[in-house]
Amino acid sequence: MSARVGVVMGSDSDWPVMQAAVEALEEFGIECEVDVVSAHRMPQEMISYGEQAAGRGLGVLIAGAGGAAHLPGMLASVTPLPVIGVPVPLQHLDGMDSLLSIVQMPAGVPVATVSVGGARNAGLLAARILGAGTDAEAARMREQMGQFQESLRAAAQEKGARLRAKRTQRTGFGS
Ligand SMILES: Nc1c(C(=O)O)ncn1[C@@H]1O[C@H](COP(=O)(O)O)[C@@H](O)[C@H]1O
Repeated sequence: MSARVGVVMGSDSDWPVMQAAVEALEEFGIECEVDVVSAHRMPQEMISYGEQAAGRGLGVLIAGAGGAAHLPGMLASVTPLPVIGVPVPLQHLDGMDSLLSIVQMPAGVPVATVSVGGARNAGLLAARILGAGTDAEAARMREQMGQFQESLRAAAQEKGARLRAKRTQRTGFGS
C-alpha cells in the first residue's frame, strides 16, 4: 500500500517532536512517509514535493518546523491537499516564533495548526481527515476513531475515580 500521509519537517532535529505524529498514524494503521523538506534550505525540492504529493496518492500533509517556520505555509501554497502544521519549539522563544509563523496564514492558503509540539494531535487530525471520505478506508478509520474516543472516555472516568478515592481516604485534620 502506498503512503497516505506525508510527514515532513524542516530538519532531522525536529524528529524527536514529529515522531509522535508517525506513532499516532501507525496506531490507526495509516501508511506514511517521512522526510526532511525545507522551504528555506531546499526551496526547489520543497516545491516539487508539494506539487507532486497529491498525484503520488498522499491525502494529507503534516509539516513540522521550528523558528521562522515557513514550510507548512509554502507547502499549502503548492498543493490542494490539507496541510497540518506542527510548530516545533526551539531553544529560544518557547515555540512562539514557530506557532505564529505557521498559524498566521494569509486568507486563501489555509494551514490547520496544532499546538506547539502537538505532533500527536496532527497525526490524529490526519486520521480524522482521511476518515471523512466515503470509501471503505474512511469507514474503517471512523470506526477505529470511535473506539479510540471510547478509550479516552474510559481513561478520564478512571482519573475521576482515582481522585475521588484519594479524597475519601483523607482522615483527620490537615490530611
Ligand atoms: N523552519 C525551518 C525550515 C522552513 O520553514 O523551511 N527549514 C528548516 N527550519 C527549521 O530550522 C530549525 C533548525 O534546524 P537545524 O537543527 O537543522 O539547524 C528546525 O526546527 C527546522 O524545522
